[in-house]
Amino acid sequence: MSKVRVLVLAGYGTNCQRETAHAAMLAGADEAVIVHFSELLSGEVHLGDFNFLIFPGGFLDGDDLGAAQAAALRWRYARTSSGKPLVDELKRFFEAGGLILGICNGFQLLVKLGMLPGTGTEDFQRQVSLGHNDSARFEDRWVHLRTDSQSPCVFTRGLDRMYLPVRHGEGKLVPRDEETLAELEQSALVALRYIHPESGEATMEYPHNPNGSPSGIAGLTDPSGRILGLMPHPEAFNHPTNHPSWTRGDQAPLGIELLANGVKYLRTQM
Ligand SMILES: NC(=O)CC[C@H](N)C(=O)O
Repeated sequence: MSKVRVLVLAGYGTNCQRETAHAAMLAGADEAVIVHFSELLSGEVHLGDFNFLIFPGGFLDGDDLGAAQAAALRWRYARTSSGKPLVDELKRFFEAGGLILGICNGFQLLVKLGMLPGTGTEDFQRQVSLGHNDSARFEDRWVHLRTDSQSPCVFTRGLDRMYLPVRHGEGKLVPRDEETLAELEQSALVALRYIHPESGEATMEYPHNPNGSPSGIAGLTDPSGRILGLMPHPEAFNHPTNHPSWTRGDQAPLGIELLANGVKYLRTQM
């Protein structure tokens, strides 16, 4: 594929698709189209015609049964109109070198489907989940973040500290067990952490850590680095005036830098 073609998947309660497609274009994509899940099922649209798939934020199925839980089952069991499992198309997309970004509700979907943190796509074993915030309420604020320079993640390359908005009720990472958490840390799959703004260190302190996620985990990648899921919304910081105190001259790297890294990576593969 000689172009960066982004598919932003919509439907069943996503609400950030337009802003996400806009951000993808600002990040340098050649094309960003919003596609309804049913268009993948009917075969009107094929994942294989794209190389960058984004699961945007929202309230899939009204967060019933837990955020993105029903959507994960839909992905796992849905069949296309030709009778083939849709999830096989997703596996092929990834195996062909495609990039996958899950933002907030999209991150919840990726972990509940078992694509993240990921041990390959053969079995989609769920290893972690994202549960209710410790505050037991929806958290809507900007947070300070730091990337892990050791992480294989292609999206966070060259980025250090970031400042992005979060808006979620279920952002606390819940590992299957302590070993899973230790493995995540050791393999540098924790691509992004909530940090204390003064110390710059990963924090559990509220409200800097908005949900009580262990080790300040805000985003995960897979061993290939081509999948990133994160609770903050990079697409919502797409212009300097989105920064809450831009009138005082405050600045931070735009969230679209994360998407731009994805676009740059794909160009190097062409
Ligand atoms: N902004 C979002 O995508 C929110 C995700 C999910 N509905 C939650 O509240 O946790």
